Amino acid sequence: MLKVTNIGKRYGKFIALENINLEVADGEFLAIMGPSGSGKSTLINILGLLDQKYTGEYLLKDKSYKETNDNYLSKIRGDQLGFVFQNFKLLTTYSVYENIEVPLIYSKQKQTNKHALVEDVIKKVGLEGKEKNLPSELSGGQQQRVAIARAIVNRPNLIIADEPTGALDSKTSTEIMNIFTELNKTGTTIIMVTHDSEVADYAMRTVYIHDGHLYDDEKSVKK
Ligand SMILES: Nc1ncnc2c1ncn2[C@@H]1O[C@H](COP(=O)(O)OP(=O)(O)OP(=O)(O)O)[C@@H](O)[C@H]1O
Repeated sequence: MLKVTNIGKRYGKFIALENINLEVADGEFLAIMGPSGSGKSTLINILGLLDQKYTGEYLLKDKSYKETNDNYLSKIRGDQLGFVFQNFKLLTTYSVYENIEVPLIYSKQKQTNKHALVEDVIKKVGLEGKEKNLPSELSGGQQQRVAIARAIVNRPNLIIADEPTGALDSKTSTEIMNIFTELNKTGTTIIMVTHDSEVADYAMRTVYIHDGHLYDDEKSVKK
């Protein structure tokens, strides 16, 4: 799915990432753990094609998008990637249905039956009957289900989730992680940032970031 070779990122003199190497296979479910400020968001912004200002090489499906212009890049993001964030980032004046439909409206891909696609993902995340509700009328867990449905409606190659359970209680977190597990079982590649080792346990593999360096296991983290 993707290959990162010797990636570095600086903010002025501050080194946020150094010599990052990472490969993620098709169908993998990877967790990225690390303390606050360690570089997790910086890394997933690069993986999610939200940041092109880095050194080293990042290939997504064997292609580099380092020099790609913004318009084309947002099209690639819309077609290939799905994002899920801690604070849901839903459109507050749009209904559940409309929020989920948004990526289809912007996608240039042909969709013969947009309505069927939206209804299908609504079912997948268990939100039947809530189509007309506004996000403010839903619980946190339900709002995250909307965000997941929105992320998968375009059938992306890769889902990038940044602390998807960070704002949820533990029972709701379990429900959300079960949805991710189910999606992964049906072939979706997932990269998830989390602080929570119980949440990371749902992934097939966990890597650790500490002070901008990536480690394959917790014991090798240099402190
Ligand atoms: N735009 C920026 N300008 C300067 N420094 C930045 C910028 N963005 C991030 N940093 C610094 O880079 C480091 C890594 O930040 P990053 O947001 O990637 O951490 P994180 O691991 O995602 O943290 P958290 O878990 O708190 O979200 C931090 O020390 C942060 O202060």
